Amino acid sequence: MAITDHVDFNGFMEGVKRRNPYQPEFVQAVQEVAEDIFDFMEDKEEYHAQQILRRISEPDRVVSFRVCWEDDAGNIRVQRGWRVQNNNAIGPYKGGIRFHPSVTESVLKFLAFEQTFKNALTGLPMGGGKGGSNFNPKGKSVREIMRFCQSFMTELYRHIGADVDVPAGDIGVGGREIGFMFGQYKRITNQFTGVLTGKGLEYGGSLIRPEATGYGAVYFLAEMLATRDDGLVGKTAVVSGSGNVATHAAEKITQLGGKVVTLSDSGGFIHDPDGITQEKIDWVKAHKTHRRGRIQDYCEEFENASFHPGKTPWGVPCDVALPCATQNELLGEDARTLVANGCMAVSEGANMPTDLDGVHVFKAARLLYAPGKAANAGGVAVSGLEMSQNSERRAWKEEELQQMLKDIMAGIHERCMTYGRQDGGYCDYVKGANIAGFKKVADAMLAFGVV
Ligand SMILES: NC(=O)C1=CN([C@@H]2O[C@H](COP(=O)(O)OP(=O)(O)OC[C@H]3O[C@@H](n4cnc5c(N)ncnc54)[C@H](OP(=O)(O)O)[C@@H]3O)[C@@H](O)[C@H]2O)C=CC1
Ligand SMILES: O=C(O)CCC(=O)C(=O)O
Repeated sequence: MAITDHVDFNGFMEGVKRRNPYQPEFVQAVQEVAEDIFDFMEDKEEYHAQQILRRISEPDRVVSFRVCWEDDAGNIRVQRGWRVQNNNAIGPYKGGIRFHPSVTESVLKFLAFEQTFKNALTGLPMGGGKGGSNFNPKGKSVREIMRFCQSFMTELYRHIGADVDVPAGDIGVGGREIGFMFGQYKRITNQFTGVLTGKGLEYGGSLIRPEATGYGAVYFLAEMLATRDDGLVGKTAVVSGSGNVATHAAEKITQLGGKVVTLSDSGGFIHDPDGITQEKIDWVKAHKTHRRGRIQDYCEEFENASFHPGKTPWGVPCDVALPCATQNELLGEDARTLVANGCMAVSEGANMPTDLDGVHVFKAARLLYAPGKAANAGGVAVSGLEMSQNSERRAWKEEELQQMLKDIMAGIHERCMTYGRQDGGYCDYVKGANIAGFKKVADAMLAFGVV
């Protein structure tokens, strides 16, 4: 009898758990994909025979390294860094770098796994990877952050390259950190190449990259609403997070006529029933990015707003919800509350913000529910466009890039519809995204034989 891990879903998942002990986030991400792929593979003998799902759920490699740096008081500090190169079947590894104390190998393996399908969905030639460190940038001076970034790149540089692996930002890594890392790469290698994206405009960055993830998640939401002949005008939106993705999602919702009433950070959420206008969003951006402040300070600035310490915003009644902070921030109970309060659509700006229970609740309620790997792909898509511009040694105009982002998000929506459309016209976007992403990568892997 042929050896196959694909006898049944339970057998496959037992194997994933056995091979990845103490890696709950990675197991969760694989399960969410496998739940859909097993049905899809039912009559596709070649995928089974070639063990494609088994191979796709094993990263190509995981590089782990020591990062030493000196703090302002002269103490030597030691952190752990990783780069997970998950799959390069359709292009160079591509995906962000996260600096946060919660970073573990499991978190980066889940992110790199998701990134592989997300990047395939964009239609651009990018494989999947993710990296990061358990370094906590909060409370560090700019000099300490610079020294950490330089030390991180002093090891990372040997594993990346414009045609090998192209990192970018993620939680805790924005334009400033990319600048420090790009400068160190250039110094070590003496090469100016498009080895990182999210760069500053002065040295090869792309217009609209900072906005792209949040804007893209809202474009995807608008596509979903349009399937019900609806739009964002007059809709009340609950958004979590207050970083890059959350603030730009809030901005685009506001531009399209919706009213955002919440934002959050790891300390809790603020509720502003008057609506978080563009002026207030600009204040939040400056407060979080330049002043490195806390979201609760919003209430001292804007009357009628309230702060809810230690809580997530999912209990606030809304028409649409956008989780834009971090993984597993929206649990089954929260999903049930959103459904009970009449929420009609959820678009995930963050990666895997909804736990498996919550995913099942949204699917059962037939909500318009877009998983992160589809909804937040606008960021990496514009990163892909940054790579193209770097290769061409030119910079495209903002209008061109805005149009390309919109087209890419519409294309992702279409791909999800192709594989996710159910009886009665409902689209299971999770299924659609998983199958469309999987199929592209799997077919490329089949073409290479057993490698
Ligand atoms: N940047 C990008 O282009 C892309 C990002 N994403 C995903 O979007 C999400 C947000 O990323 P981004 O906006 O770039 O990151 P930022 O670092 O800019 O902001 C992160 C936000 O999430 C909050 N947060 C982080 N961890 C937690 C936690 N454990 N509990 C509650 N709140 C938390 C932060 O609060 P605090 O300030 O208190 O830490 C902050 O408000 C992540 O899931 C990321 O992977 C997805 C695609 C692309
Ligand atoms: O732009 C990129 O390469 C990274 C984006 C990212 O990390 C993500 O999509 O989660």
